[in-house]
Amino acid sequence: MHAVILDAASLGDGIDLSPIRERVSRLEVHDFTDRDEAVARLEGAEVAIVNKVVLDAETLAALPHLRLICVLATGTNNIAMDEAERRGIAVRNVAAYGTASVAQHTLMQLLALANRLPRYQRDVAEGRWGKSPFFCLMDHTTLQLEGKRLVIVGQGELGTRVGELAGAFGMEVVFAARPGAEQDARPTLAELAPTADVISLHCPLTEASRHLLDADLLARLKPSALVVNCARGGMIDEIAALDALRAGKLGGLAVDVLPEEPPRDGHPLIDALSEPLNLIVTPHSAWISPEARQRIVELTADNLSRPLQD
Ligand SMILES: NC(=O)c1ccc[n+]([C@@H]2O[C@H](COP(=O)([O-])OP(=O)(O)OC[C@H]3O[C@@H](n4cnc5c(N)ncnc54)[C@H](O)[C@@H]3O)[C@@H](O)[C@H]2O)c1
Ligand SMILES: O=C(O)[C@H](O)CO
Repeated sequence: MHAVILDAASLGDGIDLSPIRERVSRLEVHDFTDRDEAVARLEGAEVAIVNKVVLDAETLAALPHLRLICVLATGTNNIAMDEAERRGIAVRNVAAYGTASVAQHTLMQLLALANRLPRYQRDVAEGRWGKSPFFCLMDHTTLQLEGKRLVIVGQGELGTRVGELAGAFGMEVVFAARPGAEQDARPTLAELAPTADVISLHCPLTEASRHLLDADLLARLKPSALVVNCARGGMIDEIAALDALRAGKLGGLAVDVLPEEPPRDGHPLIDALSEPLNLIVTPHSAWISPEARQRIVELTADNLSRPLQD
């Protein structure tokens, strides 16, 4: 089996690729591949191994030998899934490789928003603590999580673990129905929105989840509500969320993901980090613990071992 890794550098340093190497007869490794280089690099290969390189319908159409795409991630939104299915190309992602890391990052964002870390860190850096008439600062009201309601979208690997960790803080955890699903007994996100103290997103980016939190849904939230997105950019209308934050109609916003990554042309949320807002932007780093990255390689090796008719 001839396999090509298109963006090995996205796994970072210190990762041992030998479990993958042992499963294929020939492995070509590229650190980075631009979208328009993908076809030439995959020519004749039966297996494409990618993290975030976009394999769109046109690219797949130009690769008649391709039989399997191994995604070095859980999210497969960079792959033209319908076209792959139509062409009989199997797509295998890695599930549950970094549950501990991503759930930890999500809780970190939730806790930091609840305790107004961006605001207090800035106050201290700007010398406001030293000028306080008493021993502390308390200009920004914090949210005690105990007894508050966390609404989670996506009751899979990550949503479930985040719910368990939030439960340890005494939060009431409620899972929203899957958007677009016809038979789902759970309440919809729109129904839950007015009661949510925190919303955390843990579902894939699809047409059903794009702009799930749009201006209308954001307007239904309590003005104190916190929103955390460690799933995919574009599931929140980030501009509408920023407007709500600036207008005091949203209590806090933390994102680990943006619609374009890396954000070569910047993004309004990044510009807004210079403003005194309860806002956190991390660089898609929830998954990056060394343990999780090595596990991706092991799970990809398993994916390469399974027969293709699977
Ligand atoms: N920031 C990061 O570093 C990072 C790391 C891993 C995963 N992710 C993202 O998190 C997502 C979830 O990961 P996971 O491991 O929990 O996946 P998972 O497949 O275990 O769970 C996803 C859940 O979402 C549900 N779902 C599917 N479409 C939905 C929709 N439109 N609305 C609501 N629910 C929907 C599924 O039924 C499933 O229960 C991934 O798709 C990926 O985009 C981000
Ligand atoms: O989907 C995933 O696994 C994360 O976004 C990291 O690539």
